[in-house]
Formats: sequence, C-alpha cells, structure tokens
Amino acid sequence: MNFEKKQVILKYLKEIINAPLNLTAIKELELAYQLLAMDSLIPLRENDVGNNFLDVGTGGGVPGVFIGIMFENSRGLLVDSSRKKIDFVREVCNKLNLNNLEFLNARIEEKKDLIEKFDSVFSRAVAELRVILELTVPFSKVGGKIFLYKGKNYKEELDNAQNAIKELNVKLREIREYNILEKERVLLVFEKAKENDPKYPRRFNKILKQPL
Ligand SMILES: C[S@@+](CC[C@H](N)C(=O)[O-])C[C@H]1O[C@@H](n2cnc3c(N)ncnc32)[C@H](O)[C@@H]1O
Repeated sequence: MNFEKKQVILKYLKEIINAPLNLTAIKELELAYQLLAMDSLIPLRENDVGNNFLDVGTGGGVPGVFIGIMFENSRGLLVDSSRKKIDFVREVCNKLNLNNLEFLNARIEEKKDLIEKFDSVFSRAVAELRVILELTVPFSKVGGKIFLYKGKNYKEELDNAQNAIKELNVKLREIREYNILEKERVLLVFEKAKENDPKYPRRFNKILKQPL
C-alpha cells in the first residue's frame, strides 16, 4: 500500500477508536490498523471489487471504508441499521474526502430497490453464514461475488449453510485463509450463479426464526 493511502487509513482509524459512541472495542491505533484495516484488505485481490460494491452492516466502516480507500475507482455503498453509527462514519469519510463512498441507514433486507445492483457484496461480523448469505446474495448481480469474513470456526457454519447456498443460487468459489496477529481468519468467496428468487431476502424475524 502506498504512503498516502496508509495515512488516510490511519486518520480514519484515529477518529473511529476515539469516537464518542463505541464503534470498536479496539482503542490502540496499531492494533486497529491490523485488526480492522489489514483484516479487511489482506485477503483481497486487484479485480475482486468491480465498479461498485456494497458493505452490509458496516458498523464502524469495516470493511467498506478500507475497501473504498484502497480501490478508489470503485464506488461503495455502506449500509447499517444503526443511524448513529452510519452518521458518524459518513461524517468522518466526508472530512477525509472519500468521495467514492455513500452511506445509508437501513435494514438491508428492506432495500428491495438495491437487489442485483452490485458487482461485489461484502460483510464482516454481522450474522452466522446462512443468515448473512440471505442478507447479501440478493444484492449481487448475477456473476457478481459475495465476500464474507469469518473466523476459524467457519467450517461448521459452512456445513449449516448448504441449504442456503442451494436456495440462493450461489457457488463457493474460494476459501482464502490468512492470519492477522496470529489469529486465523478466512474470507469466503461466493459467486452468484443465477437470478434472485424474489422471495429473498425475507423479513428479518423470518430469517432468524427459520434460517435457510
Ligand atoms: C458486530 S457489528 C460489525 C460491524 C463491522 N462490519 C465490523 O466488522 O466491525 C454488526 C453491525 O451490523 C449491523 N446490522 C445488523 N443487521 C443488519 C441489517 N439487517 N441491515 C443492516 N445492518 C445490520 C448492526 O447495526 C451492526 O452495526
């Protein structure tokens, strides 16, 4: 990563770790750089993102802000159901002139107008795999990619997600394993093979009560 981009990332992280609301439990800059920024960027490759991307449940801007800084020619939409969080992230990004990013306070499953609009969809630490698949896959274009960040226990989640994978017409293309400060991490890369069944995503209480 070039020097300027690293400086922008560090400026962003300083704001996030000192935010009045608890956007992250991490309060030390170098740790935040590794556990938030590098965790988001290390498993990504040059042509992963495409022209536009969505980050579902971005919280303190993870991974969307770092992807926006790194891939400045891609446009990103960062969505979170918490107004306070998204307002704070928007304000910091505006201050840093991250003009390729947009922000939306919404529950993603209610945004039917965004269905099949994105080349790539990202999400980290929002829900177990079969749930987050239903909240992300519908928003990818056919042929687009869905990138889900998981910890070392991903195999069990993957076993439980087989029906969701079938129902949502996605294929698991890659399992990218990596380490951040000796923590085992994984990026699951799915590709959307077919059009969305319009019944997905369902309402949130349905998704949770009867996960695919
Ligand atoms: C544990 S935080 C993770 C934040 C960030 N992605 C990260 O890795 O640090 C989960 C976030 O997802 C948001 N969220 C949960 N369900 C959502 C939904 N259905 N639509 C949009 N945001 C959602 C919550 O408001 C919260 O900010």
